[in-house]
Amino acid sequence: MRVTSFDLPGPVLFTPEPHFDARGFFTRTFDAQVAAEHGLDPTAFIQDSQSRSSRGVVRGMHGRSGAGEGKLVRCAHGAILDVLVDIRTGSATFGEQVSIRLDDQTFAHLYVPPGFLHGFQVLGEVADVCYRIDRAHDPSEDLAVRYDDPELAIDWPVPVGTMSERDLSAGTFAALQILLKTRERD
Ligand SMILES: Cc1cn([C@H]2C[C@H](O)[C@@H](COP(=O)(O)OP(=O)(O)O[C@H]3O[C@@H](C)C(=O)[C@@H](O)[C@H]3O)O2)c(=O)[nH]c1=O
Repeated sequence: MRVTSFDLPGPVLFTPEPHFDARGFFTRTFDAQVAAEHGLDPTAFIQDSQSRSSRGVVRGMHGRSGAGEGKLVRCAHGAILDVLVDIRTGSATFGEQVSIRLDDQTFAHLYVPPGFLHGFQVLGEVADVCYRIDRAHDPSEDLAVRYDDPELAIDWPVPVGTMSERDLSAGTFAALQILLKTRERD
């Protein structure tokens, strides 16, 4: 399992070594020991989820207030561009973003730490995205920023397809920053 970090501190990419043969392939998708060696608590991931989306679909940009949410993301089928934005209060890289392709060829698994916005776009016909999260889902802690926010200026590689009402009505990054500052003061 290859482990890669980014210029932006926090996220970690775990890339396994799949075994291909005449039947197809076998790959490990998660290794608790490797995760622990890189500072993650493998026992923390208490909920697994999967979504399926068609070409161009954007889901995001989603975050979580309070203690946030650590997340392991992989694309089990197809290909996506996965995007993270640092919203950790006081972070030297606040507002900076990382984009990385996740697909069913490299089987890479991305760790998204608490304090990040997360979203993705489907690059092929269909993509299945699997997540493991370290806190149970609680919609009252949802944070969201527009996928087309002018300040973030995320470069989505294909024409944007279907989106949820929630994502289409999300506020700006500027509005999120005001919210975070207000919560910090209170
Ligand atoms: C995320 C989530 C949603 N749901 C429900 C709520 C809703 O009825 C339905 C669809 O939810 P959403 O529209 O929020 O799904 P979606 O837009 O796919 O939300 C996901 O987007 C990506 C980018 C992430 O990072 C995830 O953490 C999550 O926020 O599923 C759960 O029951 N548990 C969950 O953990």
